[in-house]
Order: sequence, then structure tokens, then C-alpha cells
Amino acid sequence: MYRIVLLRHGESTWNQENRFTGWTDVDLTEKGVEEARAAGRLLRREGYTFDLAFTSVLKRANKTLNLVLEELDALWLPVEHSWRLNERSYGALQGANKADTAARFGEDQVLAWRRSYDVAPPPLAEGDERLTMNDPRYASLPRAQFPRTECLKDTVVRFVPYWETVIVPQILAGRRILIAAHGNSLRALVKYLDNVPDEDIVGLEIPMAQPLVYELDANLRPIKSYYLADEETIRAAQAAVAAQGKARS
Ligand SMILES: O=C(O)[C@@H](CO)OP(=O)(O)O
Repeated sequence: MYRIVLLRHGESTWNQENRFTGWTDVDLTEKGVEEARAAGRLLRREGYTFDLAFTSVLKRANKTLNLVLEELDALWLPVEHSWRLNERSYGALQGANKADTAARFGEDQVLAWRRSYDVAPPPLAEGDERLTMNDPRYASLPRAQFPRTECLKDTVVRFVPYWETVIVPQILAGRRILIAAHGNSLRALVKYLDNVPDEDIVGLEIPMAQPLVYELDANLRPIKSYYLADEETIRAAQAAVAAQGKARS
């Protein structure tokens, strides 16, 4: 049996402002820092240790990982960064307030943009400064492949090859793995691992900074998965994330 831990970053400045974030590289808030530290302390209390960590190239996930590692006294841990673990690109919605967007386009449309499997938000136009193609962190990403927007399916398509070719061999080699990423990149992985039907993925919310454990069999199929925090805490956190897409009444 193999055991891996998935972790979404703590609250970011744009989570706090309820803005679509995607590939925008915003920082953690003070609350997000504390959430990340609490996740680290929880992992430590439960006796978790790791050999290797994977994260995106966005600072909210990178900092969350470092804060967790600090709490585990494991800042020395090898860390692999990849854009393939980035949050889903929210395209032209990046920067917009979610409640305002729901008031303008309707909550159903916003739900489809946020949580459906194959509905992508409107794309970024050529020349839009949010297309950060020249950023050195994306040097390995061919310009033609730089996402102008992504639906969850697109995120699955870019994450799964990394899972299969980079992460899986490490798990099979017996390394204990921590993946610090984002709400929708982790939804993509969970969809793939649990084989969640396309129509059911709309109901899946990943709360912030809550360690999610997957126990995997020899073929890396899930035996079971669970959050370390109690069910009530997780349900409340999931409901709060879901509510971000409601228009303010
Ligand atoms: O804005 C985003 O990038 C994501 C994560 O914060 O939001 P949502 O939960 O709406 O997918």
C-alpha cells in the first residue's frame, strides 16, 4: 500500500477578495500563512513524514509547501516544481470578482465555468498582459501551448502525463510524496484517481490547506481517501468555497 498527501494552498489575497485567480501569481494572506502552518502541525501530530514534494510554479502553493515543511522540520526536502500543477487558467475571468460575475452572467453560468468538466471560461486575447508567456518559469512550455483558458478537462490533460511519468515512478520507488497545489489542479487529479464521472465532478470542492490522504494499491488505484481534519470542519470549508460563486443578495 502506498500513501500520498494532497494539499491545496492556504488563503490567497485573491481568495480573500473573491477574485478568479488561475495563473495569476498572488501571495498568501496572513490567514493563509496560518492555515498552511496549521496543516503542517496537523501532519506532524499525525506522524506524517515525506521524502519528496511536488508543487506548481505559483507562490501561493510554493509558500504553503514551505510553511508545511517548516512545521515538519523538513525544509531540506527535495521539491519538484512544474507548471503542470498550476491552478487551472481562468482565462479572461482572471481578476474578476466571482460574486459580481455571478450577478452579471448568472450563478448557473459561473457554476459551469467554475466546476463543470468541459466548459472553459472565455479565453485571454492575444496581447493581453495576463498571458505571461515570457515569464522564465514557463520557459519549458511551448508558446503555442500556453493556455489562454482551461476547462477542468484541459487541466486533467496537462496534469496526468506529469503524474504518470514523474510522480508515479517516485511513488513506486517507495518515496513518501506530498503534493502542494491548487483547488482545480487537485480536482483534476482526484477526478483521474477516483474515476469521477464528468457529471459528478461539479460537486467536488477541495478546501484550503486541508491535508487529503490517498491510500493506493500496487496499481496505484485508490483504496481509500480521507481528510485529516474532522468531517464537520471539511464540510464547512467546502461549503464556503462553493458559496464564492453566488451573487451577493
Ligand atoms: O480562482 C481560482 O483560481 C480558483 C481557486 O481559488 O477558484 P475557484 O474555486 O472558483 O475555482
